[in-house]
Amino acid sequence: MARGIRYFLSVTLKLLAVMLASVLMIVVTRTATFPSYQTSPPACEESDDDFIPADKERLARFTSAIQLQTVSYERGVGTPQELVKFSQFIQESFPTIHGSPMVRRDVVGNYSLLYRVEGSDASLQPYMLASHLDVVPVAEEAKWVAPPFSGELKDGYIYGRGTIDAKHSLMGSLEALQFLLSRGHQPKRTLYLAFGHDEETQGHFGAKVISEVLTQRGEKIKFILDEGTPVGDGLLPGVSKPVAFIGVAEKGFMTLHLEVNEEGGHASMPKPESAIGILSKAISKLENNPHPNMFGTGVEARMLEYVATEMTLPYRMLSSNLWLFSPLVAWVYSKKPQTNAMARTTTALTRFNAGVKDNVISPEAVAVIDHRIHPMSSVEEVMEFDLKVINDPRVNVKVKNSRPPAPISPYGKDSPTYMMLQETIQQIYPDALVTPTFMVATTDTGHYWNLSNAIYRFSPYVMTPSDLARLHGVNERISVKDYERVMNFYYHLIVNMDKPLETKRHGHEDEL
Ligand SMILES: CCCCCCCC/C=C\CCCCCCCC(=O)N[C@@H](CCSC)C(=O)O
Ligand SMILES: [Zn+2]
Ligand SMILES: [Zn+2]
Repeated sequence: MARGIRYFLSVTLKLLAVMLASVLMIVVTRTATFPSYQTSPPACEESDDDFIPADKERLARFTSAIQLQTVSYERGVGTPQELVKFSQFIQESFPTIHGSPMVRRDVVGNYSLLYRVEGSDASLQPYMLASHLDVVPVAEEAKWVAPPFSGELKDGYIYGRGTIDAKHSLMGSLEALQFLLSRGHQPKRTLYLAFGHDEETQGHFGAKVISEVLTQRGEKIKFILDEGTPVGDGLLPGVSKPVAFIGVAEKGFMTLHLEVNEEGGHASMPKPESAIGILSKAISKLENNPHPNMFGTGVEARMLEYVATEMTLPYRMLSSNLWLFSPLVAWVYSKKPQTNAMARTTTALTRFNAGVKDNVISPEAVAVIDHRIHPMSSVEEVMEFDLKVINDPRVNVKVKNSRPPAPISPYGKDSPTYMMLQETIQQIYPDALVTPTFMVATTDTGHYWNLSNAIYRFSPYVMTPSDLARLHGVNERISVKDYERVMNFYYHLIVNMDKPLETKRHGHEDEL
């Protein structure tokens, strides 16, 4: 009997050893032979004549754009007078665009701007560059090193609200268009510029109406590029080169209104539970029960695979073997807010209101939860999860607003528009790696899904980990060098969009 057990144990151990060796061999082989998704940058054809310098006039125009305080506060509550001024300023600053017979300008939804630049070949589907005119309000003004609406130049940086969200792309694309038109260039492919005026409050009166206008015109758009993820410097662990992140999708959102109504009364005779207490418990449950970690099920995994061959060894091994290490990477991602946001649906408590007086038991408590929904989840799934976690019928849960996660746009070598974008990025950042990702924030593109199936989000400036807090935060800024890159990126993009998408690149058929 003992012999039998010994035999069984030894066979089991041998089997385990063989299995371990096999797994190890697969890991090593995949690490060594994982395919590279990177392509070499296109040959540089650039001359001095083919470059938009960030000269005095262009910088002055950008500064003036920053000085206009086009703040969006709440849905439907913005700064109409500033928007009108911004619109007039754009008209005066880009006379070549506004005087061109090729350009049609429409004011949409009172303040948003839609430009159509007529291409010479009507058989080609138009494309669209999008951005927005509005900015978020300023908080903690005293902490700014330059006034937030000054556009002040300091140590090579332009400071101000909107410098990276997103007046850089609005002004940069206009500068590029003006540069091209002033040289007598007529695009082959019709180009739209779409600038919403309330992106920061979900674009209901701007981008939504732009989308309706284009739908009424029967437009189908070849590809759309909006503000988005930047070129990261040190954002991705294990990669020393800069990484250009192309947002091929974006998270959805759901804003929840939580309310508890209980009897109020004199603070000297409290019941065991108050409206405030009941709501606090519900919120505490939500914070303590995060939505499931979904890392590895979507674009975030491809993001790592696309740069795997360029990573230092331990990261390379993990990224080229996500079939095995996904749970480990998922756990690591959950440790930092910016990576956690890529791994799961997030839960942010953004408002909590209750109480009227120190000695009055509040009959009401309300809170707002801002969920950002992982691309592999859904509005319904998130709601079901929350209700299960709260598990308290006294908490009234209402959806204020929601948008499902965006459809995933085509990416990789089989997508001519993605590859065109990648090559344009490489013309500006020849040393950068390029990888798909999804945006954890939302953009106006949420209103454009019916217009195109190739929607990308990218902003051609460099961002370091310490810059992340500048977005919607204190000391938002862009370097002069990066603003110059922004203008030249759009310039190259407009030029590249006139080259045949299919034959020049990867031999794919591209109908229009
Ligand atoms: C390992 C991590 C790599 C990921 C790299 C990406 C780093 C992300 C850095 C920057 C993202 C830039 C996003 C800018 C666009 C912001 C858009 C915005 O503000 N949207 C608002 C819209 C309001 S309506 C709800 C938002 O709140 O989402
Ligand atoms: Zn923005
Ligand atoms: Zn923003």
